[in-house]
Amino acid sequence: MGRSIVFASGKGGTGKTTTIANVGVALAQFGREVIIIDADITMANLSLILGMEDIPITLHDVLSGEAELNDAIYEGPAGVKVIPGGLSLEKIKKAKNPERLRELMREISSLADFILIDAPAGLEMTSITALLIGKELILVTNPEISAITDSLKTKLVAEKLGTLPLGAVLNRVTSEKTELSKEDIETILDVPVLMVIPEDPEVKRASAYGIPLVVKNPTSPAAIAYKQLAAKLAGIRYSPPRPESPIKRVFRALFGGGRR
Ligand SMILES: Nc1ncnc2c1ncn2[C@@H]1O[C@H](COP(=O)(O)OP(=O)(O)OP(=O)(O)O)[C@@H](O)[C@H]1O
Repeated sequence: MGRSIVFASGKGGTGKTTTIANVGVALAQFGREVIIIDADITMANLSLILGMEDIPITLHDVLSGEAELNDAIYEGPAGVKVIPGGLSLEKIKKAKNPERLRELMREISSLADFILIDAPAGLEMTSITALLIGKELILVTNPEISAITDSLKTKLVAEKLGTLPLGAVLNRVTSEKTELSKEDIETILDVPVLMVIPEDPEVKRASAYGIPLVVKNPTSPAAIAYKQLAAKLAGIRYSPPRPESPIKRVFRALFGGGRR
């Protein structure tokens, strides 16, 4: 059975979807079978970041018996699989058999090593549903007090639901003095910081192209952090590539990418 990990944030716009997309692709690049469930359907950003179009059949269609699970699984970069969520607690309650969601999650868990769930921000019904379907939780937050406070609320709700908090990912970190330190954040949230992801202009550039950063620019600082987080989750060693020497760069400019 694969591990099911919910990525949640509390506050919106912390970079949760970008993180899950890149960590998912990095895990797939490390040879792991990955399914990402996009429970954050209001924005549908995940498919844009991964460059996927036309994914009309959702997990909800499978729940209501209108589609087979296989029809709702779409293939993305590096073989990562995506299931659009289309879930709401209301719809699940209306489904003939509410136990079916649990059964379906068991079925999905048997298909991959990692099931990563992109939870909508906040603590609305759809966010609670996402927290319910994962066994473990990663908080994606920014080093500012409002984001940390909202993450703490999400963590407390998740614990009440029986979802185990693994830790937090600190995203968009700069060296500004106004930012809370990693140590302060660990104390407030009472979980370890699993990874610090720097503010990186390449993140936006990659998503504008619809190509995950770990594919488009694997040596950029944020891409290296996504890969390190994926390696940590997979329990493998990953040594980031060393920056290219100026001499090598000149050779590459003169003779093209293949030259050493
Ligand atoms: N490390 C980073 N460096 C620079 N920009 C980033 C970084 N991470 C995310 N961003 C940018 O921040 C914005 C929000 O990211 P994203 O959509 O992943 O957030 P989210 O938490 O999933 O949002 P929502 O709450 O709407 O679901 C995007 O424009 C994204 O490109």
